[in-house]
Amino acid sequence: MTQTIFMVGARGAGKTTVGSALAQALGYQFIDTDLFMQQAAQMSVAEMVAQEGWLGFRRRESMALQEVTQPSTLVATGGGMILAEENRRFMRQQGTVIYLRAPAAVLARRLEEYPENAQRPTLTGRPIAEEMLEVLAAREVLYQDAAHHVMDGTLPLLQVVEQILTVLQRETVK
Ligand SMILES: Nc1ncnc2c1ncn2[C@@H]1O[C@H](COP(=O)(O)OP(=O)(O)OP(=O)(O)O)[C@@H](O)[C@H]1O
Ligand SMILES: O=C(O)C1=C[C@@H](O)[C@@H](O)[C@H](O)C1
Ligand SMILES: [Mg+2]
Repeated sequence: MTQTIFMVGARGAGKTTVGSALAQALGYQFIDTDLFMQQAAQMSVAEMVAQEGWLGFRRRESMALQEVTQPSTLVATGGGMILAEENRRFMRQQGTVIYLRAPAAVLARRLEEYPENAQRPTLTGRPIAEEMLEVLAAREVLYQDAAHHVMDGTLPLLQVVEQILTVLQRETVK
């Protein structure tokens, strides 16, 4: 198996954490678009947004997606990667897309515990629990549209990884 795997989902869903463990289990290279962009630009997400607005950040993000997509690579995307139709189509065509799904309350709890504000500047200016409700209401359909597989991101880390491995194995024997 060499197809690129893309993790999509909201902030705090576990794309980076689960993605990194899954890449290790598969012997895949791991790339996180948020980290890749921050290293390339030598700026945090918050700095990019302050200088160029969300539009500038989204442009950079779409370019990063194209740059990092290679065989035997797992790409953990940023929570808003699915906003552009072009990105959703690209990921679906280039590989297998996994949507890590979790309710707003779980996401908000994780983000309150590990805010990482430099990578996660506010999207709406609202308190985090309200923001996640609003973001999921607007994006759920887009995550679903991008995804080949929807996985439960609320399970303990190792269980999420195992369930994704099972789904990928089923895909390769088809
Ligand atoms: N299945 C899980 N169970 C418990 N905690 C988790 C799980 N997945 C992730 N976490 C925790 O939630 C926090 C956010 O996870 P992570 O950074 O992987 O999310 P993300 O989807 O990459 O978010 P972003 O879109 O901001 O990059 C981390 O501190 C991580 O340890
Ligand atoms: O949900 C979002 O729109 C974002 C999620 C993060 O991964 C970063 O890509 C950035 O903070 C934007
Ligand atoms: Mg991440």
